Amino acid sequence: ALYSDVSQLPKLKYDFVVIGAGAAGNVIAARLTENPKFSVLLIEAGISDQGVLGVQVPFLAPTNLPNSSVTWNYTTVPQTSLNNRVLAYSRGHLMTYTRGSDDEYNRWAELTGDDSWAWRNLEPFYLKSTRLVPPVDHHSTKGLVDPAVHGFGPVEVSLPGLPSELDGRVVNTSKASGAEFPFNVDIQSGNSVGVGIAQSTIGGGIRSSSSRAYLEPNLNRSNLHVLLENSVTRLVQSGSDHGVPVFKQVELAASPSGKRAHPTFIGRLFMSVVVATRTIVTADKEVILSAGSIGTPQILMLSGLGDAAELGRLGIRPVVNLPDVGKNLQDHPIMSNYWVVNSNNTFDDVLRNTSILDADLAQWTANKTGLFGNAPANAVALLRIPGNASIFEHPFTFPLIDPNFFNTTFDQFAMLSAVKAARAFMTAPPWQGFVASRFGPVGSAETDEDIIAAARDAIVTIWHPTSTARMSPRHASWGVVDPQLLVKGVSGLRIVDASIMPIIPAAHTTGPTYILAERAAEFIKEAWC
Ligand SMILES: Cc1cc2nc3c(=O)[nH]c(=O)nc-3n(C[C@H](O)[C@H](O)[C@H](O)COP(=O)(O)OP(=O)(O)OC[C@H]3O[C@@H](n4cnc5c(N)ncnc54)[C@H](O)[C@@H]3O)c2cc1C
Repeated sequence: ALYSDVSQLPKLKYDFVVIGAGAAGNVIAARLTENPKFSVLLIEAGISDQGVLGVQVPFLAPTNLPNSSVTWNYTTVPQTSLNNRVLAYSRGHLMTYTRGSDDEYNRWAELTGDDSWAWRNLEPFYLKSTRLVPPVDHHSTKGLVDPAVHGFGPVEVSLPGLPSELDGRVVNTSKASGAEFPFNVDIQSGNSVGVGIAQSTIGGGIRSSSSRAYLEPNLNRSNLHVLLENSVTRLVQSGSDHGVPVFKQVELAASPSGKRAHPTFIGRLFMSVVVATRTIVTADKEVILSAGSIGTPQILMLSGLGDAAELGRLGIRPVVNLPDVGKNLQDHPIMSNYWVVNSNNTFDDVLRNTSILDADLAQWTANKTGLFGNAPANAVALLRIPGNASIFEHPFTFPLIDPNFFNTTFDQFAMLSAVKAARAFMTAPPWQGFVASRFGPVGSAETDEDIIAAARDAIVTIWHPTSTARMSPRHASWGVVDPQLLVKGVSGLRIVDASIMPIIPAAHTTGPTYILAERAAEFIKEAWC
């Protein structure tokens, strides 16, 4: 059942309390409640996605950015290597699906000293999280995807349902190039290097989010309660076990003041009553922190779990010194390269003409087909809502976010290589006559120095933060969680989200998050069965 007011919750004690209904939290809540003996409370700061068109219609996803009721309006600290620009740092997720490569998971296993994180041992979990479905227009995808590497999970993955005139050119350029841009029929196989047609978490023309795939079908389970619009403010130490602090209580509030006005009838008097400052919920077995790579370390630090010296400076009493909490943020920067093309078959019309947009939306509403059933690929407008807009009344104090983009020689070399590769790809024969010229400040940069200078003004985040509570071997002095994802130095607390990745995979991060959450759900179940 869904609740948005803590006073409506039937109880305040559950077997498991899961914090954050994102990619990982929804997997954990769904998998744990498969066992009718386990009761689960899932707490989410955000609102319900029911009826939010920008969440359901794949093409409209960018309308959620950068500031809306379904995202957190975070920004980074000024990026010294990007001309001190402050980048919008939204959180939420869209739909490009990639798993990452076998090498990267094998490095996780090496770094943590636990072979169960190796690619070959994760196969049951990636097969369990997603399944391949036909594109919404049911065109033949033969030779563009390998069904054999796909699984049987609840998240639907498909190829574009409205092939564009670019697709053939991309495939032909790749196939003709040989080793430079190798054609890879399916990058989900473990070998993720190469060029292929994108796969998206879209099924039947509707975005297949973790909420739609894992949560919605299970909301009628009597052992699953979901509390929305309530933020966890900290974890509360509930005791100690042989000197190890136990964290099985969670403090939450609906607003920064911790108070919420309820219109109430008392006799014949209608009045507004301010109730409960902050509420505590308790986990009998475990608290599972799935608040993501920004939220998770923030909650840990507010609970006294972090770098003791830093916590002291912030006026927080340290409980356990875990210097790695909130450090080591890894993310993927993105820089767009633009070309002028000899074609009118672009998104320009639909983005400019409301009657074409209305017709596309009507088509999507009627049968979920057409442009809107696809992930948008072209233009995104990033606009800033005034700082005093009502939407900003909710957030609690924001953490400082520093991805430190473009600050090493390697980062600059990698971006330079990517730009050169994109340019080489786009000068191949299939693009001749179609591409008229490069476009924009990045497009007109010629020398390495010019490209690097242009990049300082063009790089933004692709929103893949990871590793802020990274996993390490059980007895290692670095890291925040062990390979079973239990928080070091405390009891009763696990972290399951993108923050535990020891290194960021070269992939869109939701796929890897599903894999690690499926893996975690299994060992949590094993621990308590
Ligand atoms: C704009 C955008 C586009 C993206 N596009 C893609 C893409 O195309 N493909 C891809 O693979 N990945 C994409 N990602 C990345 C993807 O969203 C993340 O990798 C993935 O969601 C990580 O899962 P998670 O469970 O770690 O965290 P999240 O999914 O972020 O879940 C954390 C949840 O915890 C909640 N929360 C946080 N703090 C609190 C608190 N104090 N109290 C209660 N609840 C709290 C949050 O509201 C959120 O719902 C995108 C991300 C963004 C922001």
